Amino acid sequence: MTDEQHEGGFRTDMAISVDKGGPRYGEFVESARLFMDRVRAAMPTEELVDDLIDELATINAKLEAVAIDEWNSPSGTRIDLPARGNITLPPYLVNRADATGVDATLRFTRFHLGGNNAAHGGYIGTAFDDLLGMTGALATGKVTRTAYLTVNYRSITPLYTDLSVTTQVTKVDGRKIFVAAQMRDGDRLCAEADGLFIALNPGQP
Ligand SMILES: CCCCCCCCCCCC(=O)SCCNC(=O)CCNC(=O)[C@H](O)C(C)(C)COP(=O)(O)OP(=O)(O)OC[C@H]1O[C@@H](n2cnc3c(N)ncnc32)[C@H](O)[C@@H]1OP(=O)(O)O
Repeated sequence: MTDEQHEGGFRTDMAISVDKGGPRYGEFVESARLFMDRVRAAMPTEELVDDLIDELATINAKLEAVAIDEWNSPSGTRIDLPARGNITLPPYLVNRADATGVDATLRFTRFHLGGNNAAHGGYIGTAFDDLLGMTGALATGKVTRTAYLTVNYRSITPLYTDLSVTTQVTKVDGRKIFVAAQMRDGDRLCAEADGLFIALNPGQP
């Protein structure tokens, strides 16, 4: 890690990669996502829980042996993968991205369940935060940080459905980037957001 990479609370440059973790890293991330879905849905026997704890201990030890700092990890930088290969984020695919906004397709799964087969509102906010952060970054060429994010939930957001997320830059005023976003199931508006993102100064903590 260089001082430059660690400048500020975030990277001041937008680190991207397409090869960190190798050609099957995306398949690895998808397997981890499927595992999270399976855990959320499981009603295991006591014996199976015992087995799984042992198997997971082996897997976790393998992963602990290759742990690396956030600045160099493939997670969050692999722009060729859904949500840049970051399992913290709901998986989305970017269809268009430029300085005016982003169009993405997003699919919530069992892991993101809130209740009654609908997505958890927190994950809807997470998706907006990341895609609006990306919008701010593309509008300015700088890393941006959320100052505020307001989410309005307009109708139920389903799981296992391709949702469209569209973002727009509404105003740029110096370091301030005002943005908006909508999440839709077909023509139906599920949620919308508006936010303010601040472009970080060099060296800003
Ligand atoms: C391809 C790869 C893509 C990669 C894409 C990656 C996307 C990742 C997105 C993740 C984004 C996150 O989750 S970020 C994590 C969540 N957010 C945070 O933790 C932020 C915590 N807060 C802060 O660090 C700070 O408050 C900041 C940075 C937001 C602002 O501090 P600052 O830099 O010192 O600026 P400051 O002078 O206070 O404010 C600058 C101007 O903004 C205004 N301002 C500041 N905050 C607010 C506010 N809440 N509401 C209204 N206005 C505000 C001020 O009045 C001022 O206006 P004026 O006087 O100039 O007119």
